[in-house]
Amino acid sequence: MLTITAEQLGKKYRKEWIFRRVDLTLNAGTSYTFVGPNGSGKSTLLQLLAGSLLTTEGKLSYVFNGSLLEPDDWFRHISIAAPYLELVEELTLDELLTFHQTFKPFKAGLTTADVADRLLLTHARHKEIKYFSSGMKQRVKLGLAFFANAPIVILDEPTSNLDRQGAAWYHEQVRQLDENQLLLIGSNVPEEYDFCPNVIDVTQWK
Ligand SMILES: Nc1ncnc2c1ncn2[C@@H]1O[C@H](COP(=O)(O)OP(=O)(O)OP(=O)(O)O)[C@@H](O)[C@H]1O
Repeated sequence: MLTITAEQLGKKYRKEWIFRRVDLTLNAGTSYTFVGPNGSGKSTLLQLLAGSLLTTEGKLSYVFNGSLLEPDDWFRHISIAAPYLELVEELTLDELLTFHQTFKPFKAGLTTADVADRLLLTHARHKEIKYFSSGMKQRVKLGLAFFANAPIVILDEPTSNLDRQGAAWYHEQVRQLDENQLLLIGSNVPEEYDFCPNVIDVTQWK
């Protein structure tokens, strides 16, 4: 099981502190949602927790099955879907899934055809991503996170661009996450974290 611990974490851009003195213990097996108004720092905090942004102060650690992980290895344990992470538009869905699993394998037993099926996009396997609708692209982003073999799943604004059917699909995939996975969400939309037992307001750290 995996635990992420933040101690007195802070992030400053130029002279502006986005947050300071963040203390958190995030345990696998449950979900946490970071909420707050636009610009309050949800995406920044998720990127810090993922190790993809440098902290200004404080300490972050990952413990996996009792061992401290090296920061260089954190990314192997994480799959992320976020608005700022773009898909490779020139590839077909099949090509994208094949490419993606070379560095982020899917869960055991899942083929690219299975993933396309679970994305409800079997009919679009040979279509280039640039011709996908915004909702189809969002399902692909989420699917790459949901179906990757990674204990930590990070979703920033997960239901943006999804219609009602897409939002139902999202909820179904959340229900099917493994019981030992850790789900972190950044959101302003209560419907996308209505299942989440740990809702954390980032404005407390202003
Ligand atoms: N690279 C950067 N350089 C300077 N300021 C930045 C940078 N990235 C983010 N910020 C600032 O940090 C603050 C927090 O931004 P962030 O994107 O984390 O907020 P958010 O809560 O996710 O917002 P939203 O709900 O609009 O997605 C904002 O004031 C933003 O302008």
